[in-house]
Amino acid sequence: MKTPPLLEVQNLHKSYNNVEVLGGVDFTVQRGQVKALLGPSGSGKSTILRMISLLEPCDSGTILLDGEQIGVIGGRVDVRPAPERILARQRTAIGMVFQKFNLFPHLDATRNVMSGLTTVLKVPKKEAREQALEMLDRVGLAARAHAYPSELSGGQQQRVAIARALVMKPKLMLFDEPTSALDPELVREVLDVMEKLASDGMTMVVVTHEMRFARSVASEVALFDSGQIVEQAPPDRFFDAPEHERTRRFLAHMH
Ligand SMILES: Nc1ncnc2c1ncn2[C@@H]1O[C@H](COP(=O)(O)OP(=O)(O)OP(=O)(O)O)[C@@H](O)[C@H]1O
Repeated sequence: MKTPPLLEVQNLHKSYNNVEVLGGVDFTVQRGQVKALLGPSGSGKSTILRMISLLEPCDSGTILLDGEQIGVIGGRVDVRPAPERILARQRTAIGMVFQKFNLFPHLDATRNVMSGLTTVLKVPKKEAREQALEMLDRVGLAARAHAYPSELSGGQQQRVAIARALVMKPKLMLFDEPTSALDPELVREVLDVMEKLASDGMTMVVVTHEMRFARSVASEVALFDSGQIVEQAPPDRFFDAPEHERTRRFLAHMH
């Protein structure tokens, strides 16, 4: 039997106050692939990540993770929003990293990373601590395990946020402009961690303005505009031979 793509987004729609923000979005991400989403501000990139991570429901459409429809219960005829208990289980399979790191200011790095393990997955404290330390090591922060967010640079805080998502052992990682809030000299350390994750085989969807990262790390790049995907292609084709005029205009502004 053919294995399904890890993520399949089909015909996703979302409006806020009768204004359409997503107008029928389709894309798939194969296991181990990195999809970079580019697009102008307000085009719906964050919204699509919020729908996939089940932080907010979509109006219509289907999201399949590893072949399982998520966010709803029931079949094609009787589809209802999944109860919070099921959503919580489904959400743990999807890690999300935001532009602002959203760490708990009163917890040190280790306890920030442990928090989901102990509260959502009910992992015993000692074991959660061990796993958290392992993850902090993986993002190069073993030496700062007891530092509080206010004692860490933006790049370090974002790496703690990545460790906090990774420790839940997600099948899929979503990144929403993870380096946009950072001083330029701190961008590289976060991109390096993401690049390593990608080469370790993590499946990722990354909203980014980092063209070099998209070109060198993404398996496929998609341009979003006005709530729709205009063009998606492997990076060489996307950057060097885009098919659509809209993509050419977007890229011209980025250089
Ligand atoms: N909760 C909300 N209520 C009302 N409108 C919203 C809400 N969230 C997003 N929008 C609107 O939806 C549109 C798409 O927003 P979204 O944040 O997804 O865009 P984006 O491409 O991620 O932009 P940016 O790069 O600026 O983050 C915008 O016009 C925004 O104002």
